[in-house]
Amino acid sequence: MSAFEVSGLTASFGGERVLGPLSLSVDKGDKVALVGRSGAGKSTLIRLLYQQVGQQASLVPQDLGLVNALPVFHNVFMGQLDRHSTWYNGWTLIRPFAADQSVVSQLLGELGMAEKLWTPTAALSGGQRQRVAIARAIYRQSDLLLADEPVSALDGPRAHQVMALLRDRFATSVVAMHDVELALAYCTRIIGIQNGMVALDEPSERLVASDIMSLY
Ligand SMILES: Nc1ncnc2c1ncn2[C@@H]1O[C@H](COP(=O)(O)OP(=O)(O)OP(=O)(O)O)[C@@H](O)[C@H]1O
Repeated sequence: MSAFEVSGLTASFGGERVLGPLSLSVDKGDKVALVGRSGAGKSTLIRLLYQQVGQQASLVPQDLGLVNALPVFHNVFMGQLDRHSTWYNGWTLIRPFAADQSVVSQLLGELGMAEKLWTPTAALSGGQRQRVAIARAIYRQSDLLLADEPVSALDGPRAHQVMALLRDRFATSVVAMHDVELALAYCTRIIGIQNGMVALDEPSERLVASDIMSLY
C-alpha cells in the first residue's frame, strides 16, 4: 500500500535546475535512505516532499528548527502544537502539565538526555540539539518521518541507537544520510540521488557499500 506518491517534482535556484523532474512512490513500511554526494539534491527533495505531504509527516530539517530561547521540554512539545487548543499551548508555555512532562521526559530518557528537560536549547551541544529535534519528531507520533541528516552530529554508538529508535517509531521514513553503513543497516530501500535525479533505487538487501560509493 502506498504511503505517498509524487511526480514531476522540480526545483531551480537562480534559473538553474537542481532537482528533477523526479517521481517517487513510497510504500507503507518503506524505510528509505536518500544517499548521494553533497549538493546532489537530497535536502531539496526532503523539503519538497514535506511540502507535498505536509502535516501528515514528522520532519527533522537539517537546520533542526529549534527555538533556542526555550527549554528542551517546550521544543519537544512543539511536535504536537497543532493537536491542542490555543489556551492549552499558552498554558503549557508557562506551566506545563504533569502528564506532558512525563511523556517528554521518558522520551528524552530514551535519547540519553532526561536530565536536560529544562535546559535552554541554546545551552546544548550539537549532538544534544539534534536529539531534541529527533524527540520532537517522535513526540509528534505520525506514521511518516522525513529527516535530513538526523544523526550527523552523533557519535557512532549513539547514531546506531537513534537510527534503531527511528526505525521502530515510524512506520515509514525517508531519511537523507551520508553514512552508507548506517543506511544499509537501518533502511530497507536505498535511493541514490545524483545531479538532482534518481540514479539508484534498490532494496538494501541487494546492495553492499561499494555499490553505493559509486555515487560519490
Ligand atoms: N537556497 C539555495 N539557493 C541557491 N542554491 C541552492 C539553495 N539550496 C540548495 N541549493 C543548491 O541546490 C543543489 C542541491 O542542494 P541540496 O542542499 O539539496 O543538496 P544535498 O544533497 O542535500 O547536499 P548536502 O548533503 O551537502 O546537504 C546544490 O547545488 C545547492 O548549491
